[in-house]
Amino acid sequence: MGIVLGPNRYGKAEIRLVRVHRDGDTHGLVDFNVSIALSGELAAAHLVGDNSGVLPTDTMKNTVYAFAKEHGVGEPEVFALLLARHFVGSQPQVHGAKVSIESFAWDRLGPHSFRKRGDHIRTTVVSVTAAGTQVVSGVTGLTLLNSADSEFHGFVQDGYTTLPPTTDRILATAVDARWRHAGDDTDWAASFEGSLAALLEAFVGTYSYSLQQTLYAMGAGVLGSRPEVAEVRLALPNKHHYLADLSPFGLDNPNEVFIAGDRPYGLIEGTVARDGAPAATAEWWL
Ligand SMILES: O=c1[nH]c(=O)c2[nH]c(=O)[nH]c2[nH]1
Repeated sequence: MGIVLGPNRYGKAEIRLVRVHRDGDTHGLVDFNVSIALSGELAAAHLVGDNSGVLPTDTMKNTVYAFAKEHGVGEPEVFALLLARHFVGSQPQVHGAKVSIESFAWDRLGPHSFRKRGDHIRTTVVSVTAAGTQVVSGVTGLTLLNSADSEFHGFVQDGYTTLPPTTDRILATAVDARWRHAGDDTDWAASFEGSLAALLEAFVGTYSYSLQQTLYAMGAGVLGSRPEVAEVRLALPNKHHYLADLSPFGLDNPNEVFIAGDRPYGLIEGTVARDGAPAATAEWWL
């Protein structure tokens, strides 16, 4: 039986970039975590130690910082597209580039003072390949909770089922959502803000009989309001809240005191796509 090299890629992971844009006394701040993965005709490095096609990962890191100075840094999608196109365009042996960016938001406190937002992280994954350019935007760690309008009953009962059906529970999750754009040119800031707003509106506005139902509503909400988005994928951990049993203390507990569970947690994952949307040109699930 022969041994063959399978799919491979390489790059620099988690390049931490902070860019200050100086406009007189008023500064702008961009805070990114950039990861790069290149693929192409790179078998010789693995098979015979021939590095003649290997752009060092150190060079990739340097390119990020140099581009940040030369081009400035605005929307993460734009910066990721710039980098991905650069690597594919400048290195003939490189046929594919995947640039992923986590973008950390800082809220302004003053002209040159900022406070890091402890909330969700904005994400971007740009893939430039022979099949095309694909832009995926997203959000991770967006923690949401509904203290009403959530029920869960009517589920399968087998010999191991102990979960009581409920018509009133807490529904909480930390949203990990990605959405694939149909094209590679849009108003990225408006698209992100609009998609985020649609996710929140669906979470708040859906009377939920399961997190699965809420997931679909959130995906459909993005597709319904953002024509530039072709497909939405969501991973929603069910952050269980267990009703505390206060009966030993002679106290009733009409859904007021909960134990916040840690693990295990339910994990609900799904894709919501627009009928007839262009196919993905690169793998992009989480
Ligand atoms: O919204 C839910 N979906 C499930 O599939 C499930 N399973 C479970 O135990 N609790 C829940 N909640």
